[in-house]
Amino acid sequence: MEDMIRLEHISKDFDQRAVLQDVTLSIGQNETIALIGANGSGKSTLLRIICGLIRPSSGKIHSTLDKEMRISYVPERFPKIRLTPQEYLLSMGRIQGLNKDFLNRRIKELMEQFGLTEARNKRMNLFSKGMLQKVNIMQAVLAQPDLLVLDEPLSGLDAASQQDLLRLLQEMKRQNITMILTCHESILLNELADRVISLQQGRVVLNNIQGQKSYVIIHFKLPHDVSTLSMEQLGGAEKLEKVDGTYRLHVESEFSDKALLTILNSSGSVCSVTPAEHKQWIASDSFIS
Ligand SMILES: Nc1ncnc2c1ncn2[C@@H]1O[C@H](COP(=O)(O)OP(=O)(O)OP(=O)(O)O)[C@@H](O)[C@H]1O
Repeated sequence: MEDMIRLEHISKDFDQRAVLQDVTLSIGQNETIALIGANGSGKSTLLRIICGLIRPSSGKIHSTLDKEMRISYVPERFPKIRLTPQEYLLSMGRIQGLNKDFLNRRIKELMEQFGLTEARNKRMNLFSKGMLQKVNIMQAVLAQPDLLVLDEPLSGLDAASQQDLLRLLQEMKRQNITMILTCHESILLNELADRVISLQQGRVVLNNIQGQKSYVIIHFKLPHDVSTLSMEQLGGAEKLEKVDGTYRLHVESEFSDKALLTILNSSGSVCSVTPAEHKQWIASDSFIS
C-alpha cells in the first residue's frame, strides 16, 4: 500500500508541556486507521495537526500526492443550530467553492444515503445526536476528500445510532476514502479499522495492522487489582504475569487493541508495548485470573 501522508518526528507543546512526543507514522492510500489512547493522550491534537488546524512545535508532514491534498475534518461536537440540514449543507458547500448544480445533486444523494431525506427541511436544533452526527459527516464529504479525519465519530450515541454510523463509515471505506479517526469503541476497531495506533502520554506505543499474526507484550499498571478486569475483555490474552506490582500481558496482536482499550478504560496506564516471539511464552507458566 502506498503512503498518502507521512508524519515524521512530530512533537507539540502547549504552555511548555509536551502533549505529543516524536510521533512518526504514515497513512496509506485507502487505509482506515483508528487512533486510541486514554483521555488527554494527545489524539485530538494529532488529528488537528494532520488537518493543518494547528502547527506542530517540531517535526514534518509530507504528502505524497501530486496535487494539493483535500482533507476534511469531522469535529467531535456539532452545535445544535437552527438551520435545516439542506440550508446548512448548501452554505457549507458554497464556502468550499462547490458549484450550485453539483451541490444540489450531491446533497440529494447524501440525504438518501444517510437516511435523512424526510428530515432535510427540519430545523437541526430538534435533531437527535445521531442525526446531527450524520450531518457533521455529510458536510465533510460534500466534495470527495482524499483524507477524512474524524474525532470520536460514535461518541455519545446509543447502540442503534452507533451501528447506523458504522454502516455509513463502512460504505465510505468501500468508496476508497482514506480515514483516520479517534475512538473508544471496540466496534470501530473490530469492524472498520485496518490499523490501530495507540498513543500513551503523547507517544505512539502500538502501531498494529489488524489481522496480521504477531504477538506483543503489554506492560501496564493498574490502580486496583487485576482481578477487576474481565478476562473476556482481554480476549486473545495468552498469559498474564505480575511483576513488582505491574502486569505483563502476552497477547496476539490482533487482540491487543481490545486489551489496551480495556486497560485504559479501567484507569490503567500502559508502560510499554513490545513485539514478542510466540515461543517466548507459550511453553511457560502463569495466567492470573
Ligand atoms: N489549545 C490547547 N491549549 C493548551 N492545552 C491543550 C490544548 N489542546 C489540548 N491541550 C491539552 O493537551 C492534552 C491532550 O489533549 P487532546 O485533546 O489531544 O487529548 P485526547 O487524547 O484527544 O483526549 P480525549 O480522549 O479526552 O479527547 C490535554 O492535556 C489537553 O488539556
